[in-house]
Amino acid sequence: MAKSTIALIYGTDTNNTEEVGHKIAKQWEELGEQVDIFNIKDIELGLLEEYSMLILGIPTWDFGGIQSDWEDIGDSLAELALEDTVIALYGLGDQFGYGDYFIDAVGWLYEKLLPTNATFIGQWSTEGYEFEASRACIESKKFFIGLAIDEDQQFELTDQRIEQWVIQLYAERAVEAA
Ligand SMILES: Cc1cc2nc3c(=O)[nH]c(=O)nc-3n(C[C@H](O)[C@H](O)[C@H](O)COP(=O)(O)O)c2cc1C
Repeated sequence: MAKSTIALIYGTDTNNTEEVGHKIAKQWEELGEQVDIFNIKDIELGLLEEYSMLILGIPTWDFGGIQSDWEDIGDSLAELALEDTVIALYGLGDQFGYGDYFIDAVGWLYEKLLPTNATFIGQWSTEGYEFEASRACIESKKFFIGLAIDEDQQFELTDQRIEQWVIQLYAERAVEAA
């Protein structure tokens, strides 16, 4: 079988980001595309350069803190050759418990990757979420830089959010490739 062009790479402390990653991959499969899934702690970073599209998942911990496996390699991300790569980010957080830091780590990951000049797709509306502040917000509070998933407070919305986001990614990637 041909190697996938999409890799989904996650970090996690209590597995939510992994489970959501598998759901995202399943949704891509329904659109006819295979996704390779990796835990960031198990791979050589150079692997990221082998795919034309990366879906990167990160949870936020401890009041805006970065999941530790991502934090360990954060400073190396800027050195990767990703200028021809399309990147979509997703984050796990708890908007009611940590509303001043909701999915902050997604914003951190975006900032770490910006120097690579990769193309980012998959911005997500903040409508339907209740939070005070997020490092992952762009255009004031209208959009997150990627998909926000809240398994603690809005787990019932997760599946439909994933479905809608993957369809959006599919369309946005086609535009980038054209
Ligand atoms: C002690 C603790 C601190 C947390 N801090 C944050 C935070 O600052 N911002 C946020 O959005 N979510 C925060 N969360 C929620 C987690 O990000 C959320 O439970 C997530 O689903 C965990 O993902 P994981 O299972 O992949 O590690 C925190 C949860 C706990 C228990």
